[in-house]
Amino acid sequence: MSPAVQTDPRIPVTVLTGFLGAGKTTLLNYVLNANHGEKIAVIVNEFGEVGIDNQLVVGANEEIFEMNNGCICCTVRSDLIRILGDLSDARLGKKDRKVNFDRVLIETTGLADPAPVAQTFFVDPSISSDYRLDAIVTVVDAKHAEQHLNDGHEAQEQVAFADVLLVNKTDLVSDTELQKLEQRLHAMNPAATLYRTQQSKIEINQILGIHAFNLDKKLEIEPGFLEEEDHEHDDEVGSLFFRETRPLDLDKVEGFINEWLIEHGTDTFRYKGILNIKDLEERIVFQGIHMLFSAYPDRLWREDEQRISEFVVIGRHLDEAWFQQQFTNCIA
Ligand SMILES: Nc1nc2c(ncn2[C@@H]2O[C@H](COP(=O)(O)OP(=O)(O)OP(=O)(O)O)[C@@H](O)[C@H]2O)c(=O)[nH]1
Repeated sequence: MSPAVQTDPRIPVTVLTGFLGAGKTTLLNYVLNANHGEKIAVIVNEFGEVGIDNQLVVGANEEIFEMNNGCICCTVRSDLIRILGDLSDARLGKKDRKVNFDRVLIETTGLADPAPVAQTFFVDPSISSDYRLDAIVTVVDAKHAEQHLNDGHEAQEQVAFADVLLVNKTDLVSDTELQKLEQRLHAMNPAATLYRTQQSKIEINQILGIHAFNLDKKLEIEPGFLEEEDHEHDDEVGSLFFRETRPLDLDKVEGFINEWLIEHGTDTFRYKGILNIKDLEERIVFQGIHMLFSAYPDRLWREDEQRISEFVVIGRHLDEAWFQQQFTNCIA
């Protein structure tokens, strides 16, 4: 882990998403009951419901905040900003009641598009100075995933945005079905780490404190996924992976990224990569969500590693030839 990551004083936030009934509340309860020694503030969003989830969430020591006025991804985003602001004020003792917590968990409704939630942590300065998005964790219902993925954009987007995919309810399907589903998920989002779970049981350190948005380590993308034979799913959402050993020209890369965001920003959900730029001793890491893009120099390239540029793009109707051409044009 890089020193910057270790010393980042901001409060880590985990966004829990997942298909309807996939096991999000089960996961939340499991996390709150687990023996991790942390105090967790929970923000629950239920679409148009009155606090049902609140009653299902156990853990008397936790602070639970509810947002029941609508979907977290649209009307309630300002509510989210307000709650996060109030929470950090209360943590600093600026409110009537002091609240102690080490991290925040946001459970979104099964219909929420996670992008606006994630973007909140980048766009709103008061939020991004106090909080850092640690990871988006998506719970997938192994039994109904095929149907959910075939039916709706939301389910596909939740997979596309995930840093961690929990394939839950594995007790309800055969091993063959599981493997087929995992292949499909992997083709849609090869950058996500995938775990099989029952009753959403998972090692806590595999979902909390994983720094998925820090890119402090080399991207763990398996290039082999491109060669996978099973392409029978014609999902709108898919992924592309690019790799280049020749150094790139910084100006050309900037031009490429500008074009990209103008031409394909709305269709690219998540992207992340590491670039080997000519005459730069540091790795350049970049990532983004739709149009929100950030790039910065990371650590120095080590003597013992190959300087290589690689990035993954996850999105809808991706034009592979266009990306490849643009990327190739960036070679110095
Ligand atoms: N068979 C089986 N059932 C499970 C598993 N995990 C959770 N469930 C059940 O699935 C149902 C839905 O779980 P929840 O945790 O409420 O799902 P959710 O994603 O919070 O649901 P919504 O908030 O309605 O979207 C509950 O009855 C759980 O007990 C599992 O691994 N296997």
